[in-house]
Amino acid sequence: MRSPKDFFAPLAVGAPQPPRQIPVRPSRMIHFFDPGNEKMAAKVPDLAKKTDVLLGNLEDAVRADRKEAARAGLVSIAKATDFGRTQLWTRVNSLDSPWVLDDLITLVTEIGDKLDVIMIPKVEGAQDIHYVDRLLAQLEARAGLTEPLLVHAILETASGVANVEEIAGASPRMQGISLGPADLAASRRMKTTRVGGGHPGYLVRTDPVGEDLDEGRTTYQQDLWHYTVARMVDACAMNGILPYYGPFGDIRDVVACEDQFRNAFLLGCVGAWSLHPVQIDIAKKVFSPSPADVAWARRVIAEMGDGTGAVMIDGKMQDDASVKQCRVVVELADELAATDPELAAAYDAATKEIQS
Ligand SMILES: CC(=O)SCCNC(=O)CCNC(=O)[C@H](O)C(C)(C)COP(=O)(O)OP(=O)(O)OC[C@H]1O[C@@H](n2cnc3c(N)ncnc32)[C@H](O)[C@@H]1OP(=O)(O)O
Ligand SMILES: O=CC(=O)O
Ligand SMILES: [Mg+2]
Repeated sequence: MRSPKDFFAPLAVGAPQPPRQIPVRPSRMIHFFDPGNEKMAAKVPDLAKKTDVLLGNLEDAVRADRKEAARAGLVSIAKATDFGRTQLWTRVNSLDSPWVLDDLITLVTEIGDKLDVIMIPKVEGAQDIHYVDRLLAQLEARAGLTEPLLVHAILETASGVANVEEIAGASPRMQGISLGPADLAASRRMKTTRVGGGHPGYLVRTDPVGEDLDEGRTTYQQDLWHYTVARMVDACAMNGILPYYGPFGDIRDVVACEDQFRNAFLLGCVGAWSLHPVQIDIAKKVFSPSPADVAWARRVIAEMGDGTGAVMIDGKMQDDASVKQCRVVVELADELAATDPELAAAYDAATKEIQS
């Protein structure tokens, strides 16, 4: 553990100063693409116009014999593309793999100035982040980078979940954490075979009404990920970094995908992964507060004046704590609206309507 006094000191001579705050930029969807897949790579310039984050994936879902092609593809795409306001992230291979050292050396050296965030899979504890932290500082210094790269951890091992608080606070570079439900299920020896989402067998049943144990007993499917997402959100919030839901693998089931994303949004996540173009708009819709919620929150803030005391609005009690919640919604809405004129107009229209 570094001393608090040294926490923000660069870990290599000549490396840029680590960040004191994580920059607030829209990241409702982290859109995954395989940079070695020509069809997907060809779509990157267009996708950059409608995604908050584009992530060149080098890890799982890229075949072992395509790892080098994916890495080289990402270098060329990053050099050739104008990403505008869209962030460019990468997911490198896991720290025990034969590829990760070359991933980090190549990417930081060749395109360190274009990358915003490096996602590290299968993080087990703070020691993994410390390793990456020092290596990045050495590589940044050698490449002459002036901005520090940020680090994002995937929460996808049982030991990662047990250590999530120390992972979130392991380095000033920590930007956020994503839930990785597929690897996490395997690591925990859960008996599922899906990539995220629910399972019909994980349920609760109402009590029997009489002697017949089958008669009239409704079942309710439960959320397999509630505990982990909630714990991840708390770990991120207490360290000033951002939590994300990860992948939803049933691409066809856009309805359940929206539900899973919305649960994560309501619990505090700022975004989710999109694995297929069809999931981009789902994430954009879900992770932008609704115009009705924004209008209501603005009204509560306005009617609460200095934000203290208690008032009744439409039969509902509001006080200091509800104003704080409303500020969270309005601050997010304002941040998103600043780069999205359509959203800004929808928020203003709903606010006018509620005032009239
Ligand atoms: C557990 C985890 O680690 S999750 C993260 C790792 N997984 C990934 O990154 C998966 C990323 N996504 C994919 O590989 C693909 O979407 C698949 C394999 C799931 C489906 O691919 P396809 O069978 O080609 O889907 P589909 O036919 O619907 O694709 C339609 C078009 O969208 C393109 N497309 C599909 N996914 C993407 C994507 N993520 N980014 C850009 N373009 C895409 C296809 O190339 C295809 O292009 P075309 O119209 O020019 O032929
Ligand atoms: O990498 C993601 C996962 O769910 O595993
Ligand atoms: Mg994984």
